[in-house]
Amino acid sequence: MVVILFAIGLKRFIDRQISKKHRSPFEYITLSSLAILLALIAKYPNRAIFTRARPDIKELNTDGHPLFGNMLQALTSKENPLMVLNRAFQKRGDIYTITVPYRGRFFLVNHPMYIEHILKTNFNNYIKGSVFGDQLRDILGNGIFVSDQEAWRFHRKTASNIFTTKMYRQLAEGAFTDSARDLCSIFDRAESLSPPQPVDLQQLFLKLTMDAFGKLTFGIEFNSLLSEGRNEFGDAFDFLTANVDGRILNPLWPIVDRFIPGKIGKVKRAIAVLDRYAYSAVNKRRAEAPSEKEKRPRDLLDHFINHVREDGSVLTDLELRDVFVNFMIAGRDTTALTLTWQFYSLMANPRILKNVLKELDIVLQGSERYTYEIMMQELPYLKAVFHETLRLYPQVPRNAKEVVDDDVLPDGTIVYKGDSVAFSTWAMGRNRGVWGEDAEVFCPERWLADEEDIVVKDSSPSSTAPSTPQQQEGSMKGVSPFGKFKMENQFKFNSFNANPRLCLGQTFATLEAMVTTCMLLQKYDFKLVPGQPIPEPKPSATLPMKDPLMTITTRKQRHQYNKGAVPSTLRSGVSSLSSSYISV
Ligand code: HEM
Repeated sequence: MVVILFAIGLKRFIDRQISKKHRSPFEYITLSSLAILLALIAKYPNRAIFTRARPDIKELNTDGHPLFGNMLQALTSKENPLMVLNRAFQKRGDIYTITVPYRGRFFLVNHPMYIEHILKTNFNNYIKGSVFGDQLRDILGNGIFVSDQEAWRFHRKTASNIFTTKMYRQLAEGAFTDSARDLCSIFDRAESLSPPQPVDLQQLFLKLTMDAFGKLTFGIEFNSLLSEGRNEFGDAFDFLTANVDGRILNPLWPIVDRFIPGKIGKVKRAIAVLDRYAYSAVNKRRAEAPSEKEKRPRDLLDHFINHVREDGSVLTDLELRDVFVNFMIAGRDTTALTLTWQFYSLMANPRILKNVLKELDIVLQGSERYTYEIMMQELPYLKAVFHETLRLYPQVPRNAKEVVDDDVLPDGTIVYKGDSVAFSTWAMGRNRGVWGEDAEVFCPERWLADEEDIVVKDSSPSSTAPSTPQQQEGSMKGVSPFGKFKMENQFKFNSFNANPRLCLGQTFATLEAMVTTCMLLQKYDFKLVPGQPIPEPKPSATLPMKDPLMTITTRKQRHQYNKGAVPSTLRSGVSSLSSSYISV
């Protein structure tokens, strides 16, 4: 209708102009603008302005509007972008392209061979660049997530100093066990109310990982888990990560964020909250007395604050602020949201939950031996559940790289300098061509080694590992009856990205999630509050659930905490749970 009215108006205007002998300057300007617009429309009839025509890959192109390309379709869609992407891949195959003004041409790919090419084989040619940087610079500054080349290498090298096996050993039975215990005290409180109250697992897991990560890496005591209500730092983070989603295919986001009612000032205020926490941690650390420093282990902030560059300079407060924000986003959201989807998946799949409980009973035998070695090596089924959760609910569900120089993708498609190659770990986890016909089914068994694998690997006479799941059952006390965990190729399972930009916190996150899950499942029964909708992801840079995950937690009779036990963070000098733990 609008187009018809516009065409009628345009025709009248042109007729009038043709019959006129003299024109005003305004009419001259209007006429020439119109001529330019028509010429541009003729040049870019179905793609974004200033993008290159690609007749050579006609079958991969997605027709869009003149000049705007596919931007309007993306911005006006009410559907979650992840569902749209998934459907598009199912319809179009493992590669197709779209165009967006200012951002250029995107190649959307959905197969491990492309991932290997851009994340490893030709790594230097696929950078974060402006695709990522522009949208995130105001939040992440120049931190590890938005940096490339030398700047990235510096962040990665400095940060990797803290991710050591020694640290993991301490964390497993120390900080991670303590924070899981704090969560138990909240479940107990909710259950002791009359009537017992459900808890929102998503909010609680976010508080748990924020408290643990803040304390361990920057010495910040958020104590959010033990405080009622929401937390301003967490809320600011949640708002910013959700807001980033709206920026991805919208080159007008700076205007939207600054001038659209309802948005004005919100981004600025949320960033100010992050800044306040960051600078306060940095100032506190700079003012710390040497004697205090000696009393505690070196953390992430120490490594960055003490770094001296070749020219003798040290990191500024602004640079340290960027370190803080980048690592908090890595350490808080990802693990917490994986735990949330994992607990949902367990509650929705009683058979799988039963298997996990069986494994915990056999391996841990009611104890709290949450050691690094047991978590990483002796609980294959639980580890499989964690990885299956990440396969279907990856915490960085979409990613994109900018092409530095013209290149050829593994299927022969040419990409040009300035194009972007984007992939969705969410969609790839659901790709039947990659994961099989049951790709969309939550099935931890796909992560367990086949019997033949186990026999081959463990055939040495000295091996204490079981030969087959059947042989183990009942015969090897303390050994999981589920055989061995088998890690997938990192390009097929890229929920932790891949080398050389493999997630630095992979082991950290796996350990934290497993310790927390072990303790909670040993002590509580979990049930979804009846009538809850099936959880959907909320559009965001990570993968939160749209609605709270309301859950009824009930203390198991076999393992009974001393009701009213003081949470570990408030107890002084009580390092072992034994004082508040009664077996009945
Ligand atoms: C289940 C939990 C986690 C998942 C699924 C996850 C996933 C990822 C992914 C996909 C990337 C690549 C993102 C990109 O392209 O920039 C990444 C990078 C990174 N992650 Fe994680 N992560 C998790 C937990 C953590 C934790 C707990 C930490 C910190 C202790 C951490 C630290 C990092 C860092 C520093 C990078 C940047 C690596 C680089 O660019 O070289 N992650 N992570």
